[in-house]
Amino acid sequence: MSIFLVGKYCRQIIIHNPQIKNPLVLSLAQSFHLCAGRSSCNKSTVSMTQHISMSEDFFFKQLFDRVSCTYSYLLADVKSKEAVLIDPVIDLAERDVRLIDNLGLKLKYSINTHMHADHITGSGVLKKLLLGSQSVISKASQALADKHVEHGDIIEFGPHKLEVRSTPGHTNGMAFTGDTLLIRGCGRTDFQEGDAEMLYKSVYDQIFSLPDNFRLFPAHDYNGILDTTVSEEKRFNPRLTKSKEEFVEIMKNLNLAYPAQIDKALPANKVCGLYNLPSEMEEKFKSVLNI
Ligand SMILES: N[C@@H](CCC(=O)N[C@@H](CSS)C(=O)NCC(=O)O)C(=O)O
Repeated sequence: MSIFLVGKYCRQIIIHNPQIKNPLVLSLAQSFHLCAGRSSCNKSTVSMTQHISMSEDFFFKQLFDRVSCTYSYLLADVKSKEAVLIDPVIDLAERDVRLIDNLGLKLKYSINTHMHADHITGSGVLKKLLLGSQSVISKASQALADKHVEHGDIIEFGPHKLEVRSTPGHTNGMAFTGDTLLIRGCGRTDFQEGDAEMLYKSVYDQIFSLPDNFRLFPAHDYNGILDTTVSEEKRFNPRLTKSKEEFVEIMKNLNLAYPAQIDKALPANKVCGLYNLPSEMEEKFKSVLNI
């Protein structure tokens, strides 16, 4: 699944989901202002938060989880204060609440680009901590959520609109690509609904069809890089610059380790991160989850 943001300044956000269920893409035609803090992941230095002012009424911040190397994205309408959070992580729910409160924002939706296999979503805990907010995921994921979206659906916050696009198999604009397209890589296709041929088609049809200067923001990076562009990935992605047949062979032979948290993450993520939680998470959030 993909989501485009179409606002009054012709912005777009696309949420795409290649490998598993649904990923994200956001496109804006504005200039960026970046303020980066630092933390570490896999011995590389990465920016912990990135603040991008796109326009007077659009707010964007990139957030990072050191454990799963997951990026979350906070988007808001500056005037109405309505906000959406893409791919929140349960371990960092309190950080996200503090940030949203501190900025005076009202969380409308926490959106999962897909049912993650490497961490538990923060959307269940966030809807308890920030009353009135709702969780969102694709219908195709078959996971519990307040709102299920399908290709062509629109998600609104203030005057901004997110258009959902389906990208099965694992956008100066911006796009949130989930795990479909990673920086110089892509989502694995060896479990869940993974399908290498479908992923290849999703990337070419839904992401490489965007303008070359679109900035792409993935759900993860394991090398300390924050973002990329359509042009860079078309030229330098070692998997996606190959033919479809070569790509399928590459994906068959990745031999990646099973994600460390998958057996805990998938049962919890099927139910919005509200139930089937590991005991330490139940203990941490028992008052808000009424356990
Ligand atoms: N070691 C990590 C899992 C790493 C991994 O499998 N990442 C996924 C996305 S999260 S399910 C992936 O698609 N990787 C593609 C790649 O080429 O690395 C852990 O134990 O969590």
